[in-house]
Amino acid sequence: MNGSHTVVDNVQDHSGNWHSTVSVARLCTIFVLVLFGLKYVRTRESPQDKFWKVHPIPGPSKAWFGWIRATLASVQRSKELVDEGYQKYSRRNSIFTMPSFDRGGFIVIPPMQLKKLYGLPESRLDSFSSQLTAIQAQYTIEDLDILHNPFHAKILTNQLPKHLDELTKGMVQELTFGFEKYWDSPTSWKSVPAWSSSLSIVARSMNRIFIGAHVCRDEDFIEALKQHGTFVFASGFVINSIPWYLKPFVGMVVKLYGRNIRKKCLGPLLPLIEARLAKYKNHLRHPDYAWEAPKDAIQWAIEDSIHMEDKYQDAYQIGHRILLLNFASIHSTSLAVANTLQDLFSGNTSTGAVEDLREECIKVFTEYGGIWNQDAVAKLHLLDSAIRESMRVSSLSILGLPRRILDPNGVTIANDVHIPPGISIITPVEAIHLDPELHAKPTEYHAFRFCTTEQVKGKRNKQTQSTLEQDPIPTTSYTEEKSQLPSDYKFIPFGFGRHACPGRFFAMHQAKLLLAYVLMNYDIEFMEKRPAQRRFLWIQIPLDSTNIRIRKRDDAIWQTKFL
Ligand code: HEM
Repeated sequence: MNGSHTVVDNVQDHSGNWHSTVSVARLCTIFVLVLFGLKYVRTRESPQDKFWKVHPIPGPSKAWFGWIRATLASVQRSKELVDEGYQKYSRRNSIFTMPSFDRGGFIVIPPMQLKKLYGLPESRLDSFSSQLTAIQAQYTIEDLDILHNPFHAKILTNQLPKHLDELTKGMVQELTFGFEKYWDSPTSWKSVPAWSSSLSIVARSMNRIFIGAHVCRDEDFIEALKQHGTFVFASGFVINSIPWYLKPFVGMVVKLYGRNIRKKCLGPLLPLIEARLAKYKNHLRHPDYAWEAPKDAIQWAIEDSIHMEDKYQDAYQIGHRILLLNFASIHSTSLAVANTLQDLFSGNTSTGAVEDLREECIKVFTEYGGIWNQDAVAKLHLLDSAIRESMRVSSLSILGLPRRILDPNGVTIANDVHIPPGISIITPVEAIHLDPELHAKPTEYHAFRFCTTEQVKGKRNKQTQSTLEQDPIPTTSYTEEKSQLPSDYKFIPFGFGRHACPGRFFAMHQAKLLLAYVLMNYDIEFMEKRPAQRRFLWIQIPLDSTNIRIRKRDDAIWQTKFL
């Protein structure tokens, strides 16, 4: 019997005897498929089912069980399905349906209708419940009060921008130590994992601002933070994928596991937060008590909580809020960094962009006397563009910005299409980024695409969006309507409008510092081809096995003496 076609495999032990073993992976696959099938068993049709039937689905929609087959295909082939739907429907300003394995059906909104639809008030178009559903917050976060009252997120728009200048020194110090630890200073070529090393360095550097020095260097804490991110994403997927009647049982296991991970993350943090709470309260009671409040997210969260009910001054809850800031920030930022490195150093030789970038970093660094601050980082225009261009060409997400129609009367969009209440909508983020009518030569990485002609004057690489558009082979004609789409809707890795990512300036600041350090201190070997991404559902991330080869530069000028 050929084991590759059965659940039972024949394997040989060290003494040469054969045994039959059950392949765990196959059993799991069958189990998941059965559960999945049960999820779609319906006894009667809901009013929304009628809506889904009217609108086209890309992929094998006309074949038997088209919806279920497209749903299964969405696990590994969302990109192909969305690309097909975008070509056929979005480019004609029409909607299409995209099934997802875990969260059911979504209506994909074409770019020209984003502004009107996403601009609807919260009472008509809800974003909060879509976010809760995506991560199955009642199981993964548990304390929903934190999300209903997310005052920790205000730190990103209130205190952080005010203090970023002085806090940059600490971030720089931490990422310098991080590179010494995770990349070291090899004099000959050495392989380092592109993403996981970036993640550890970003986590250390960002937590210098969230929780201060010391704990941000605790290796177990950093590992626990990484696990927490994976736990929330993976649990959200599993719970969303199973039928409703299994959710309480699986949810219970997820809750227990989540408590365990939070304990690991918060273990070293809680004494710090408790001590800080005590000191701050003492300071409020006795204003002459000699104590200078540290500038970090713990302190800002405590200060914001102090005017609220007592339950918000709880060390565990404040720690949990810090954990959520980490959840929103470290994976996304490190993915942007790892992708930029791979996009910039792919394709046999440099287009001159790497040398231009290195020159820019050294020039600004020298101009500011070897001390990075907010102003200096803002002057890294070429680097800013190189990161944005990577976020465009290597989108983290195929589809994004899920919302649910709340308006009891539904919403009517262009071409008199009526979307009833309860239906979820989504944006084809990657297809917009790669649309030849919105970006010239969209599948190519051009580091300075987002620069002005002035910014690339005198540089080796002068390719900006406008010079790319002048090149002779336009793939499609620019329609009047599409060329008038505001740039906010052509480049959307951080979302747009009311819910645009509040951490985007901080993320770019951090990514620029990190990449400036790489460019000034290391050579990176060019890769013949851009390494492939791992695609799962709507997400595209670097493979764990993707390594880059690095070597310390002889003329590295950013060294610990500047710290
Ligand atoms: C390259 C890095 C990042 C990317 C690509 C990114 C992307 C996004 C996107 C697409 C959204 C959803 C917007 C929407 O639904 O309309 C979002 C929301 C959010 N992000 Fe980021 N983000 C990044 C870094 C950060 C950082 C560093 C922080 C915090 C320090 C952060 C905090 C948040 C928060 C709190 C929200 C929720 C906003 C809301 O619901 O109104 N993000 N981000």
